[in-house]
Amino acid sequence: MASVARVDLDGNPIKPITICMIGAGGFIGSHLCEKLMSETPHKVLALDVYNDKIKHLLEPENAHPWSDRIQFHRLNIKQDSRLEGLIKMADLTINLAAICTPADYNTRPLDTIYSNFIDALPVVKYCSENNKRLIHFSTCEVYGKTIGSYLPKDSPLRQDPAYYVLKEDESPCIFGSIEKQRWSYACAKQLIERLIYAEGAENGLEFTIVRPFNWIGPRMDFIPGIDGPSEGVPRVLACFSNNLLRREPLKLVDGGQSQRTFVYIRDAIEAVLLMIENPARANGHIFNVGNPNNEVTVRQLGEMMTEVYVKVSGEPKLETPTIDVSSQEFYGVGYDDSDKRIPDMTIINKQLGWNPKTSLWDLLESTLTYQHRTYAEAVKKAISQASATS
Ligand SMILES: NC(=O)c1ccc[n+]([C@@H]2O[C@H](COP(=O)([O-])OP(=O)(O)OC[C@H]3O[C@@H](n4cnc5c(N)ncnc54)[C@H](O)[C@@H]3O)[C@@H](O)[C@H]2O)c1
Ligand SMILES: O=c1ccn([C@@H]2O[C@H](COP(=O)(O)OP(=O)(O)O[C@H]3OC[C@@H](O)[C@H](O)[C@H]3O)[C@@H](O)[C@H]2O)c(=O)[nH]1
Repeated sequence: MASVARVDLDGNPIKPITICMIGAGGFIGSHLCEKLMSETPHKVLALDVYNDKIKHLLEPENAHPWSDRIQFHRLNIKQDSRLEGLIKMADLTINLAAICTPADYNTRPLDTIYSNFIDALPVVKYCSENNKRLIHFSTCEVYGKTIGSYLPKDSPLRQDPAYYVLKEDESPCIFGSIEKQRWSYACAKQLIERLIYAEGAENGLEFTIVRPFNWIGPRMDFIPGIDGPSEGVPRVLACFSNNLLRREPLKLVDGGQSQRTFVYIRDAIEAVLLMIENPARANGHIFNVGNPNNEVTVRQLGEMMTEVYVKVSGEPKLETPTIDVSSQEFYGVGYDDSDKRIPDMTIINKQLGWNPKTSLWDLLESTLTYQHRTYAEAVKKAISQASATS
């Protein structure tokens, strides 16, 4: 813990607080817990059904200086009477819990809607009734598709930022038809955002809504068959990592033409810490958190990851590094896609002075170094065991 007095953006000393973090055992939660433990004096009540990704912070044998500042509570917020008590014990609640992998949106739409809307309702209610501040994790997917995607393919307006840059207070939310169940997630997230906003307007709830734009880095999702189900389909970073580790071609859904901006998890966590410690600047706001400078098509992402993996693993590139696959084959019926995601950074810049720092090349190098170090041996073993039994 830092010994120098820590001050907020307005020069006021930061008082230690207790944070009830729901979904603390996930990708973002694990990085946020790490940051809070190593750089701040705050306490964390960490709630999740799993704790594998934060085990290193919890194990008493590591004799961490923070061992009395983090407490894990294994619970499912769908049905646990301890939830309200834990929210009451804290000054701030951060809700990260959600089903948030696209492979689930069209194949498990009910679970997706329940997880992202119904299960979040009691959290909002308890915060509002007990006058507790809430930071809720939404998504960039609430913007859906860009206005530009509906223009004719050859329209010069498609190049005009007014038709694609996503602004918190201006851009519309454009989803596909109901049978495109991909949008079940975005729609549930949009409704919970509207509910939180209404709680703020009608009942004075102090809230901040975060819209992450493809945060990536170590510990994201799982490698199928190693630390997750063999048939599971994680988000793209883990899918491509899995292909690289197994020396299989990367699968480009519908040719990999969709565009994304990727931000390094460590940069994004800095933004969340600023929100936590500057409530007067963050309350009542919705923040895009992404890196507009790191835009690529999914095909380009695959090419970059292939190149970086050759460097960090020392293994040669495959003759056919990528293959195209249809979205129907990869995700099943009802899949649809966001075409392009460029976050407008005006609001977060003005309120919190935050800017992302890490280039896509740098973040891929550190992330793939981690993937190789963590998984290469286990994947090799799994492959040789499978070939011995076949
Ligand atoms: N990673 C990103 O780029 C990204 C992008 C947009 C939005 N988000 C949002 O940020 C949040 C966190 O995302 P993540 O990438 O860390 O995902 P994650 O899946 O790694 O983490 C979510 C965690 O919530 C837990 N959880 C889910 N349901 C629960 C329940 N009923 N009770 C208790 N715990 C439960 C899970 O076990 C998991 O550990 C989600 O709300 C997600 O929608 C993330
Ligand atoms: O193996 C793969 C996996 C994914 N993809 C493509 O890669 C792109 C990115 O896919 P991801 O799995 O990372 O998920 P998306 O960016 O579509 O959505 C994510 O964004 C915001 C969050 O709310 C969620 O974490 C998730 O919905 C999509 O176009 C997808 O079709 C591939 O081409 N091949």
